Amino acid sequence: MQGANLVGFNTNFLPTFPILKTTPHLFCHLKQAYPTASSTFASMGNDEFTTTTTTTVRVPRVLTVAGSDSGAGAGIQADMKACAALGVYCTTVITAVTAQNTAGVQGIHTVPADFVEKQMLSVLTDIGADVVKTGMLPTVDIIRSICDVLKTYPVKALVVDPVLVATSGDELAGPAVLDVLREELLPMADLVTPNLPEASALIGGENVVNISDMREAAQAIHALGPRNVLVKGGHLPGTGGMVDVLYDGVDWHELSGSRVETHNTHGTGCTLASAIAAELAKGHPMLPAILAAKQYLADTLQQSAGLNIGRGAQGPLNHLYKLSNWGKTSTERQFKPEALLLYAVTDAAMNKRWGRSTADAVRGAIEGGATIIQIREKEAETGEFLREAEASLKVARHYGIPLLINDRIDIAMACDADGIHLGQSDLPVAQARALLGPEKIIGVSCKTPEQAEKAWKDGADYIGSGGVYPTTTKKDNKTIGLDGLREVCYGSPIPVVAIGGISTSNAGQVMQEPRPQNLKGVAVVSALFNQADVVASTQALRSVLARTVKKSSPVVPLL
Ligand SMILES: Nc1ncnc2c1ncn2[C@@H]1O[C@H](COP(=O)(O)OP(=O)(O)OP(=O)(O)O)[C@@H](O)[C@H]1O
Ligand SMILES: Cc1ncc(CO)c(N)n1
Ligand SMILES: [Mg+2]
Repeated sequence: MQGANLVGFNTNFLPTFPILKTTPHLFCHLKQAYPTASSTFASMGNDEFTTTTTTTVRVPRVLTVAGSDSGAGAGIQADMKACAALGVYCTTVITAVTAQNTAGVQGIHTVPADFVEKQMLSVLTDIGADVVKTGMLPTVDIIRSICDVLKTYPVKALVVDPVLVATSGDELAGPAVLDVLREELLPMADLVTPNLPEASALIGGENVVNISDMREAAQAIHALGPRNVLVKGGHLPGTGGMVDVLYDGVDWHELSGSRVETHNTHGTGCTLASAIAAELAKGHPMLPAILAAKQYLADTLQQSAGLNIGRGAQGPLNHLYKLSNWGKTSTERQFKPEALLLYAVTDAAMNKRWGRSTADAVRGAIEGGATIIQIREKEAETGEFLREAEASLKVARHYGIPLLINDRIDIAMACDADGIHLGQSDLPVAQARALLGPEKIIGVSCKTPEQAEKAWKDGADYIGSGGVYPTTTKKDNKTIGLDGLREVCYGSPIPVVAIGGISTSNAGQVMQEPRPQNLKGVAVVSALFNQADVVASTQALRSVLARTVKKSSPVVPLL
């Protein structure tokens, strides 16, 4: 290989790009810091854009010019979802309408070139765009129209994803397109992102089947005019890691990551290209933009692995996984039902009576064997509650014990607690989930099987059910007894923790056989915290549970 040498890079000397410091597994072999985008974008200066922005909040804008994928896994739909996930406004020009799903492409309806031009002008003369990303461009006339419009309305960057075939192998652009793509569009591009078959087609058909071929191809494609070439390695044979090769005309960068075991790879290329466009639209230089986009794609591939949409060979990604937890179970959300074994619920009045802070109470409970903590404050001012929660969370994080906040989602979000416990009259689970995202734990208090079923269907991770025995810590609390507890357990498959008047004298009774399979533990207040020694009181309860739960195995299958 002529040109710059490849320099190995290890995690101790990751370059100053903030994205690299947070993504150690995205190794790249860098010879020198990457020139800032300003030198790349200067030639694409776009003064009129700055004059069209009247809002004080600068919303990055990407215009995607691509085909519609009816299965919504690739094309325009993937571009919009990726941009939305990355906080970028994405406008759309449709070049073709494909009848497509996870099995392949069943039909293509091409949009006339003059109507592609009309769509572009509608967007660029009103909303504008920081970056244009092109995907499926099925005809020569469409490509020529795009080139003409961009000469009249230049943008800061042009990302060309040279879509020739779909993931399924179905052709999306004919051989005639190849020449005009090479000769007219690529010279305008700041970045072109061919996959292996597309790289091969762009260099005249030579095989591109390994990293050395990818470097050669990147250099040959760079000679066609694009300022940067990213040859994507998703189609690389073998089960090793994934490598993409970036060439900027001076240096090669091997951007590696681990292969995600998944069949949901439809639209990965479109998603990467639009994610890069989004990061460029935010003003990031090229290499950090690519690394940030690759990180987003790697996270999305991981979070989508369990998704089951369509019957074809390649399923779609869940681009907006932070808003929904499709295909994920609560255990994948870092919540382990076993954590409910001994659930310590703090009480400010009791801690005050015994002269201890909430954080000290939490430390004592954890050192005594509590497996999960809930900070419950019904009287404290918000500021005081937040300070107590933050101090308690620091203790819980030290021991790796999940800590939830009772009722107050503002406090839970402000201190980044592990989740929240909601009563029937608190914020509905669905809204809490939308605010907290799929990773946080959400528990709901239920007295009836109907409430349990609703909590489950709304996306709760566990149920707190009681009061099992009469309790003094919760006013006007209806006692449901052991029978009521079991009815709640049978109301849904999600894990249940029993609460209400539980102590060393009756915890064994609650957890004894036969017990519902999803009854995972007991939540305790006074028996832990209305005591002089929290460690000892917690240890006493933990040993009762150890005897009971260890001896017995779940014997009552769920309905
Ligand atoms: N299973 C996987 N695990 C991790 N990364 C992957 C995986 N599959 C693809 N990628 C990454 O996704 C990006 C797209 O790669 P790919 O070669 O699939 O593009 P593509 O064929 O254009 O995709 P599509 O045509 O479906 O949009 C690359 O950066 C590649 O490294
Ligand atoms: C419409 C469309 N664009 C791009 C791709 C790339 O996979 C696809 N499958 N469908
Ligand atoms: Mg592709």
